[in-house]
Formats: sequence, C-alpha cells, structure tokens
Amino acid sequence: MTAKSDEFYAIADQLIAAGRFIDSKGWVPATSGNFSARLSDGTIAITVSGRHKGCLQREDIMLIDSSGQSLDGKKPSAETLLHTALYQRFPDVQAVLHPHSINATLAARLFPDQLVLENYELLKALQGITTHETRIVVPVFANDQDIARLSRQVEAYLDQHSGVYAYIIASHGFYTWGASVTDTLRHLEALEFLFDCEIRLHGKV
Ligand SMILES: CSC[C@@H](O)[C@@H](O)C(=O)COP(=O)(O)O
Ligand SMILES: [Zn+2]
Repeated sequence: MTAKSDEFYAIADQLIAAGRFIDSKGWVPATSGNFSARLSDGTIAITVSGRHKGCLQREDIMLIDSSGQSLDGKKPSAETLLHTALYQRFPDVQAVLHPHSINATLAARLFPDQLVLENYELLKALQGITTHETRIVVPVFANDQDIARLSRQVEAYLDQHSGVYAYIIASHGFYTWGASVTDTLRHLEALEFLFDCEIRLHGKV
C-alpha cells in the first residue's frame, strides 16, 4: 500500500470538481466516463471503476502505477489501459478525461473514420493553437470490449500521426488529454462544442 500524499488529495479534488462540471453538462451518464491525472512521482490518480463521475468522493479516486496496477487495493477504471498508454507516450500529458457525451457517441454515425475540425475560433482552446485557420483531425475507432486490443489500435494511429488532441470511440465516447486537469477540461469542453457544430452542420438534427 502506498500512503496518499497531499499532492494526491489535491489532484483528486481537481478530478472530483471536473466530474461535477462534466456531469452538470450531461456528459457522463449512469457511471460512464473515467478521469485520471499524473502525480510528480509518476504514479497516477484515477477513478475507481463503476462510480458515478458526477458525485465522486475522495475514496472514489485511487492510485495506480504507470502500468495500471492498483497501488491501494481498489479496482481501477475498466479503461485504465487507455489512460496509461497516453501517459507513457506523452511525457507532457498530466491528465486524461473520458466523457460519454451524446455528440461523441453519435459522431461516428456521421463520420465513421475521422472528424475534421477546421476554421473554428474555438480551436484556439486547444493547447498551442493560435488561429482559427487550423485543421485538426479526431480519429474514430470502433468500440471494443477488449481494451488492450483497442489500445493497440490507438497506439498504431498515434505512431503515425502528430497533433492529435483526442480520439472518438464509436457509439461510446471520446478521450482527450492535456498538461493539467484544467487544460484537459478546456479541451473536453471545446471539443464537445465542436462535435456539436459538426453534427448540426452535417447531420439531420
Ligand atoms: C456504464 S457503461 C460505461 C463503461 O462501460 C465504460 O465505458 C466507462 O466509461 C466507465 O467504466 P469505469 O470502469 O467506471 O471507468
Ligand atoms: Zn467509456
């Protein structure tokens, strides 16, 4: 067992607040979604599996090592591997958020391979983007209950592409990441808005 540090509780409180906000938007219904943040020693604070992400308490945030093994006896998110893969790949990534919003869930019905976002002012909410005259691609992967296999697909894509801020899992949700919980929450909110724009533009709603 690893004792929880002040840093752990500070990060846990950020994830709890993020969950309250994300749930207020209806983006994590019925215990869906998972959140994590990396601590300075390389361990990761992550949501315990099966908890409602809108009413998280400190005991609903647990500690894992960089490979996803529980350090406190609790059961981490069923999708832990998708988080640890991002931390292993990107040294600057400090937080990963996964909502199940309606727009992300439906997006792949309209855009089965990828969603292209360009010429939107709100793209500037994404780290490093300074003009609306930008084009980013959000890849779409088929949903899969085998998270290791899904993670390998994501890995193969990220091996070949840079400037990726998020990916969608068809009929499931999306993953986004960033340099802090605050940055990642900004990415999440901006992407959700942009998915909504694209669905309204190209869909029948
Ligand atoms: C309640 S269905 C959603 C789950 O299957 C899963 O996709 C999810 O996002 C939450 O799983 P969890 O194990 O709580 O992190
Ligand atoms: Zn999920």
